[in-house]
Amino acid sequence: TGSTRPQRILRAVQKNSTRGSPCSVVNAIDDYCKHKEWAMNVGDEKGIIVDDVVLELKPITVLELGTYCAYSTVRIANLLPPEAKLITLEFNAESAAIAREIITWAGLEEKIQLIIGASGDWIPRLKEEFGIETFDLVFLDHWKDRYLPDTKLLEKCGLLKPGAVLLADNVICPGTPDYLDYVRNSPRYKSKFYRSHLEYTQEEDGLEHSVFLGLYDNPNL
Ligand SMILES: Cn1ncc2cc([C@H](O)c3cccc(CNC(=O)c4cc(-c5ccc(F)cc5)cc(O)c4O)c3)ccc21
Ligand SMILES: [Mg+2]
Repeated sequence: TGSTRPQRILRAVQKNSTRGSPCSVVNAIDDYCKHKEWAMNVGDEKGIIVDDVVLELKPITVLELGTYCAYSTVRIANLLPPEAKLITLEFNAESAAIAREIITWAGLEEKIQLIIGASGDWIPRLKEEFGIETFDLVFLDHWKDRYLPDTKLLEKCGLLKPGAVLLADNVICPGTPDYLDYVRNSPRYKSKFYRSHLEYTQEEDGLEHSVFLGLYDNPNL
C-alpha cells in the first residue's frame, strides 16, 4: 500500500516550505510537480494569470470548484482582502483530507471553507447553509463536463450578480467545448480567453475569463 500522489505532494510541502507562508507552499508544490511528478494543479504559468485576475477584481466571496490538493485554493486565498472568504468544493474525501492539511500548513484556514461534496449537490445549498448572497469570483477546475451544468445552476440559484467573474481552467486541455460555446455566445457573459500552457508542460491550454452581465434576457430566471 504505497502513498498516493496527494500524500506525496503534502510530504513535499512539509519538507520544502515554511509553515504559515502560502508563497513557499505554492513554490514547493510547483517545484515538486516540475521535477518529481506531474499533478493537475493550475501551476505557475496559468497561476500568474489567476493572480492578476484576483488582484484586479479584489473579490470578497470566492467559490472554487475542485480543490484537489488546494494549490489554487492557497494561491487565491493568499491574495484576498482581509475580510474575504473562499469556499472550495471537493468530492474526493482522500484529496480533501490532504487539501485540509495543506491549507492549515499555509495558515489560511480562517479564509477558506473546504466542503466535501459534489458541486451539483452543494451549489443549491450555499445560500442557506453558508449565508452566501452572491459570489464575486468562481474558479472552475473540477470535472470538465460539469463546468456548463454548474454555471447554469449558479445562475438559477441567483449566486451570480452582474460583474461576477467565472475563471475556468483547462478550456483547451483537456477542454470544455460546451462551456466555451455557452459563455462565448450567451448574451449573459462577456468572455475572453487567456492563452497559456498546460501546467508544467509545453502543451497548449488557457483560462477563459467570463464576466456575468445579468439575466436580462430572461428576467424570470
Ligand atoms: C462534481 N465535483 N464537485 C467537486 C469536484 C471535485 C473534483 C476533483 O477535484 C477532481 C478529480 C479529478 C479530476 C478533476 C478535474 N480536473 C481535471 O480533470 C484536470 C485534468 C488535467 C489533465 C490534462 C492533461 C492530461 F493529459 C491529463 C490531465 C489538467 C487539469 O488542470 C485538470 O484540472 C477534479 C471532481 C468533481 C467534483
Ligand atoms: Mg485544472
